[in-house]
Amino acid sequence: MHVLPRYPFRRPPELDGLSPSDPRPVVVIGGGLTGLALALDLARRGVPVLVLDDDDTVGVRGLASRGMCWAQRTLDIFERLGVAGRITAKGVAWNVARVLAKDQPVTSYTLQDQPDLRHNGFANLQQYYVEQYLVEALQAEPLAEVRWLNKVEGLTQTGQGVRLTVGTPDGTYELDAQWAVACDGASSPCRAALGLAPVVHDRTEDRWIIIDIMVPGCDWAQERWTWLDASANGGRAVWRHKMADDTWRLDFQLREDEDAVAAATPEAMRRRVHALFGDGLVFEIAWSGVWAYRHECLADLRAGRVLFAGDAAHLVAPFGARGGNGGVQDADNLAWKLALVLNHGADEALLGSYSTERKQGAFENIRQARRSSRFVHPQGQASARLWREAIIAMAPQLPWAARSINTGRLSAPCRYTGSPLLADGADAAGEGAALPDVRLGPTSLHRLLGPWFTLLVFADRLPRALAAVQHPLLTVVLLSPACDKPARAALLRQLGVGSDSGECWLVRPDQHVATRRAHLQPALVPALLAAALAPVPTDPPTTPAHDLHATTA
Ligand SMILES: O=C(O)CCc1cccc(O)c1
Repeated sequence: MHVLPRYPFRRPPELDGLSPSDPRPVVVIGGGLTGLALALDLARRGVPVLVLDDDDTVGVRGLASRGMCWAQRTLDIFERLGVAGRITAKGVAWNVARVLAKDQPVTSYTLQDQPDLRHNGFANLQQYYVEQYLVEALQAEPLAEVRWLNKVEGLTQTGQGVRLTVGTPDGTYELDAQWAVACDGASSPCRAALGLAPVVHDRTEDRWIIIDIMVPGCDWAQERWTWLDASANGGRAVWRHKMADDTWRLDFQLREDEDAVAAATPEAMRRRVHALFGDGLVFEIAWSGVWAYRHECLADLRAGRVLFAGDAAHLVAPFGARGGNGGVQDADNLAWKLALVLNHGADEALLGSYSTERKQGAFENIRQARRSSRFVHPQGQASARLWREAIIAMAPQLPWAARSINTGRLSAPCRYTGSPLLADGADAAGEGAALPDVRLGPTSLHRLLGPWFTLLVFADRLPRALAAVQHPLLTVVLLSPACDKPARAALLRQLGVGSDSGECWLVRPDQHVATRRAHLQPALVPALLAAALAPVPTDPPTTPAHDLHATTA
């Protein structure tokens, strides 16, 4: 069995009165997936960052691994952060999902079978591996420091920043920061310290037990399987995913009246696994844990000089693997904004757009997970149950019925249509959306992007006036030279634009499209950049939209 790394405690200089006179630019509280991704992004963007973690390892002791299913967008972000290669090499790639109902195969579908894209489908890997790779990447960053066994015990806003009280095995010290980012998980002590509580959008009795099992040499398909109404699980659902190290993630839905403690005993877990796969299966239990269906989000992801990210900001049930992937997208959204505020004179109002955009992402995740949950487990809703029965019965014959089977719509990036950085709203197709990493011969679209904003010009020649546009945060990229015939076709398929169309796209540092124009007057570029940096007031939604037809796709 894999052994988690242990990181040493080093006595912080503050304990010996050697605190720096200036506040630290950013302190990240919590060295989990979101906090580590954020710290790495900040350091690579030139921001000194300190991560405080109350533990001395990744995951949670005992090989805990909640997140494990990394979406294409997340892999694109990890690519930018330099860790995607390790994740895909160790992880298990998959893009087929199969559904059984009452033990019979009903449908299967193939996700994102798009050779045009650099990362395809999903990569499954235990979260502790991803975190370990992020830690190792951070160790190579001169601007980053991770302090293990440093627990934030107090947090107060000081007006110009945040004062933290940090407990360590050697004693307690105080630390000032210009900005603190709380990535301290679903029960976020930082949230509590500021008297904040998330808004609860859904909470039901639906509970599931995760049983991660190691089955050496097992030849089950490298696919996502969902059993609906599985007889081996008392007529309830089960998911199966393959992860690294011959380990399989099994999620079993519990009966409403089931005692979760009794279900988590080794004997009960083994009985469950044997019931589904037969008594002959030889396996070891690597980890187990119970989760409950809960959807929450803070009203504002910014409170003064404290920002919230990952599960501390919003919580979504695992349907569609939207939790961990959402946390990485938070980091991706926040890092460039903090870096521009701290190092490049951007107005701190830019950080308000972090809250609006990522709340939109959280609400989209909640809406999708809610729909899936209602399909998988319609509870008391008679009409939803009838609809589900009909859909399942028709699915083997009717493709539209098969498509309506919703066992979890898998994580996809949010298009920031409600963004205050889109001055005129998302007018043109693609505005607000994440740019996919299209393969362009030996390179790819994302590799051509600059570190901050990029003006992508889809043309053979750069108009002279555009060539003269100079801005310290802007890279102008002429696309055509990077495109042979197949690359031109791929761009058209993926973006709906030809490499010689003359269109100009302004792409943000997080690869989301800020503006798309058929023809761009060079004189407008500074104004477009200014708009992408200065939020205009909008009315953000306060609840995830409710779906009348919750069981449909
Ligand atoms: O396949 C799905 O829809 C969810 C997979 C998943 C993701 C994260 C945790 C977990 O237990 C299952």
